[in-house]
Amino acid sequence: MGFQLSHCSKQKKVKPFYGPDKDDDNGYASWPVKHPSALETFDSISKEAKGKKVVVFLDYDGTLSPIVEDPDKAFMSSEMRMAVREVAKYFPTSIISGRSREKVKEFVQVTNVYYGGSHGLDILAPLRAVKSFDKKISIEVEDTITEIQGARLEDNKFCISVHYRQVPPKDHDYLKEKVISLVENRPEFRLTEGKMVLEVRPSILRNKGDALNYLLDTLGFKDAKDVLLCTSEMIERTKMHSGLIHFP
Ligand SMILES: O=P(O)(O)OC[C@H]1O[C@H](O[C@H]2O[C@H](CO)[C@@H](O)[C@H](O)[C@H]2O)[C@H](O)[C@@H](O)[C@@H]1O
Repeated sequence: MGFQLSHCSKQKKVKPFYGPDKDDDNGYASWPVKHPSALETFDSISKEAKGKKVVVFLDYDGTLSPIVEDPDKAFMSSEMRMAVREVAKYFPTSIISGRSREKVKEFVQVTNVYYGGSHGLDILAPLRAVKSFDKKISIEVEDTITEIQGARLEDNKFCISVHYRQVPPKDHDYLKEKVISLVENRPEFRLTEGKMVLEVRPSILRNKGDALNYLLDTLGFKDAKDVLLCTSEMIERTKMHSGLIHFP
């Protein structure tokens, strides 16, 4: 987890956010250098936090749970659960995930946090603009990937994920081509890529960064000058970079 001051006059003191680098695989190697872990820079965070309201935003997969082969088994440890519960006692805490809000809530099982699902499309009440996600695309994707060994579809309610972690590497490009071909001429959808996952989302422009702003507003911190934002890595990344796949 990194940290960042929000709308704040002291912004120059804090490391700016950088999008992923071109020089390595999505910038993963150089990321920790530019965004030191909150645990390793605890003293400077404590200093920054003096006199401010701390607001925490976290991802689920890869942050609160380890990345595992089977997305249905990405369980959180009880130590992590206790830690989240404890943090949320003191600071308003939100968990924003690409998964459905119900599923992430079921995994986390903590009541004193705010949940945002489907990459922020579903925060407590779904956005009116996204009445429903056209399930026809799920059926088409499912039918298309069924022949690809190890490929699986996860229904996240307002978006879908096509997992290829368990697909033999030789078939990755084939799978991507197939999914791209289903989405590329349909302006109602957009395609993003995560960790061994393709995500078909409605084309409405909303991501975890928007969800963060919405929750800040809901919490009454929209124009506050004295907020220290503590966010996890994927939320920082999506504030700037959506992982959007551009069609050729
Ligand atoms: O943006 P996120 O909230 O991080 O959601 C991205 C995807 O996260 C989950 O998949 C990832 O974790 C799985 C379990 O560890 C792993 O098997 C998979 O390879 C990762 O991509 C989630 O299952 C997806 O629906 C999200 O799209």
